[in-house]
Amino acid sequence: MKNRNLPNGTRDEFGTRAEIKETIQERLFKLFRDRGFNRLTTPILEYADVFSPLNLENVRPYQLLDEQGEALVLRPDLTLPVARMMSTTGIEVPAKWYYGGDVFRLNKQLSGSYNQVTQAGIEIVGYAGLKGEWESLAIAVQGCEINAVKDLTIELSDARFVDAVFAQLPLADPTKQALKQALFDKDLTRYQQLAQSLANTAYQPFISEWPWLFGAVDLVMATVKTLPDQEQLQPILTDLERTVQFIEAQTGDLTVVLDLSRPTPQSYYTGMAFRGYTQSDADYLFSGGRYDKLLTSFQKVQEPAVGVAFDVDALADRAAGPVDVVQTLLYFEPEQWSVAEAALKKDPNATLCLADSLAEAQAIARSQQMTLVNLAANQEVGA
Ligand SMILES: N[C@@H](Cc1c[nH]c[nH+]1)C(=O)O
Repeated sequence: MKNRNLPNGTRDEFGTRAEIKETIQERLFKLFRDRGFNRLTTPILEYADVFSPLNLENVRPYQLLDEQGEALVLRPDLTLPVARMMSTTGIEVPAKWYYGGDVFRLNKQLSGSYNQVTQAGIEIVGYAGLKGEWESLAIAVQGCEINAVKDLTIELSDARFVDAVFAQLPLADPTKQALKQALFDKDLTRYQQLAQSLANTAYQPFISEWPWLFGAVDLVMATVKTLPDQEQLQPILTDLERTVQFIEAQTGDLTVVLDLSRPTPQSYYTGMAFRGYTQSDADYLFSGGRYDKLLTSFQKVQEPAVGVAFDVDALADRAAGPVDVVQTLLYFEPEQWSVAEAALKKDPNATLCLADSLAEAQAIARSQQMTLVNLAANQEVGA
C-alpha cells in the first residue's frame, strides 16, 4: 500500500515555499504582460509525438495511454506545446506568448532532483532577427532582478557553431561524427585519438583547446580566432559578440560567459542559446534559445521562434523567506460574522479564528504566536 507515499521526485508544497513560488510567478507574469505578451495555457497531457523533437536521452517523460491506446505523456517541456498550438490553430504570426505551469521529467532515481518543476516563460514566434534573442535576454535579466537574484552569470552558446567548425576540418564524415560525440561526451582519450591527424596542422591550437572552450568571452573568442577559416563562423561570432555587448549594457550585477564546447541545452535549438545561473548553486535559473525549425515539424510553413523559460523552483530556492508578520487572530461568535468581516477588512494581517471556543482560540494563538482579538468580548485578550 502506498497511500501515504508520494511518487519519487515529487513533493507537497505548502506555507512559505508555496507562497514564495506564487509571488515569483506573479512578478514574472506581470513583467511578461507589461511587455505585451499574451497568456497561453496548454494541457498537462499531450500526445507523446508532440515531444519527438526532444532528445529523449536527456528527457524521459511519464508515459500513459488514452482510451484508444494512443501514447500520451505528462508534458516534459512547454515550448513544444506552444509550437503545436501555433501550427494547429491558424493563429497569425508574429505572436508573443507567456505561460506558467509544471513540466514533468523522470530523473534518475536518487539523483535528488525533482521530477515536477514549475516553469514560467515566453515564446516569440515570427521574428527571425537578433531582437528576438535580445527581448528574451532582457526579460531573463529583468525577471532575475525583480526576484532579487544576485551575481547572475549568463552563458551563451550557439547550436550552429560546432557544425560550422566541422565543415572546415579536413576529416572524413564518420570521423567527424565520432569526434563530435567524443567532444560532447568529454571523452578526452577518444577525442585525442580521433583528432591525431590534425596534430601538425593549423587546426591544432583550436583542436587542443576545444574541449575546454567555455568561460570568459575574450579567452574563448581568442581561441576561436586561431581557426584558419573564419568565413562561415563570422555570422555566428558577430551575433555572439553583439549579444555580449547587449547583455553587458543591461543594469545589474552580470557576468557573461561563452560555452562553445557542448551541445546546446535543447536538441531543438537552431541558433543562439542562453542559460542563467549563480555561482552558489548548480542549477539554472532560466534557459532559452532560438528554434527556427520547430514549427516545420508540425506544419509546412517554417516560422522563426525564440523564447526563454524560468525555473520557478530554482528562483524560489534562492529567495529570502518572507519577513515574519505577526498575525492577528480574530475570535468571534458565529452570529458576529459580519463584525468579523469588517475587522478583517481593516487589518491586512488578520485572519478569522474558526474555533468554537475561546479556550481553543487562545491555544491556537499561543502555538502559532498570533495576537488574539476577542470580538465576542469586543476586547483584545493577548497572545
Ligand atoms: N523549453 C525550454 C526553454 C525555452 C523556452 N523557449 C525556448 N526555450 C526548456 O525547458 O529548457
